[in-house]
Amino acid sequence: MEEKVKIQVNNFSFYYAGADKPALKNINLPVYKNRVTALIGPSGCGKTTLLRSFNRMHDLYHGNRYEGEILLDGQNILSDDIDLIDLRSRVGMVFQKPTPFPMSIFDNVAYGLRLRGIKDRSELEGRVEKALKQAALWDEVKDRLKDSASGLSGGQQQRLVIARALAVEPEVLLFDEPTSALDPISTSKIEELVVSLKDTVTIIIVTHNMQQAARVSDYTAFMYLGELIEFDKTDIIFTSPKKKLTEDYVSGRFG
Ligand SMILES: Nc1ncnc2c1ncn2[C@@H]1O[C@H](COP(=O)(O)OP(=O)(O)OP(=O)(O)O)[C@@H](O)[C@H]1O
Repeated sequence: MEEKVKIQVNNFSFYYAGADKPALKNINLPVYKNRVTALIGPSGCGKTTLLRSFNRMHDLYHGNRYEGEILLDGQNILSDDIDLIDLRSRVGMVFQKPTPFPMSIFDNVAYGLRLRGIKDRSELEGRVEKALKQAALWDEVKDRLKDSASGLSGGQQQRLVIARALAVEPEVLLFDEPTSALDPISTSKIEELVVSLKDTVTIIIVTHNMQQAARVSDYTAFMYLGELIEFDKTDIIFTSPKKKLTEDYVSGRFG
């Protein structure tokens, strides 16, 4: 089947403020629509830096610099006239540690909706329920929506954060090692969730865990020292990569 490109990265380089060398060098990468793309590579290779470029999180700090282009549905998100609030509602992010806000379960999920001016109670309730169902958390919390989110387990908190991200109906979701703080059962729930969500959103996931990349992703990008070494279908990257460096990494010969 012909894949549709959701994001196209062209000749992209990134410099942290004050650094003379780029953290990312001339990256070229397609991200396919309604697919899961994994970013893998040894510590410090630039996975998180690339992930945070997709919704311009680096703009939160002064002096960081982008070069090249990142096209989202053909529009360059690095241009000066991009509305960052709008970009971040189209491209949501889930971090390594669950980050529920200190408020109720309901209010956590409704947070972004209220920020966007939705006040109508029944609309809020409908959208909160839908997002919690999408995040496979509804059955566990439907009778305690008014309880504080801090009473949930780590795995539930991570699904709550995913529900919060989904509530504003993003087109792309970025996951930065979403299971590294979770136990194996919570991890497999999040993995199942990631796979099920790709019907609705395009997903990019950074993971240190190669089995996880192999389980959840359709495409894999292997990075090393700020460069993209190889990008292909996940089964090819893991079974018959074209570059020796990729093969050494996926077979655990360095790391
Ligand atoms: N805020 C920062 N300022 C300056 N340099 C940074 C900053 N954050 C990261 N770097 C550098 O950019 C490079 C890429 O880091 P990045 O965190 O993207 O790697 P990573 O592949 O995600 O690593 P890990 O798997 O350990 O999280 C590293 O050399 C790192 O030291």
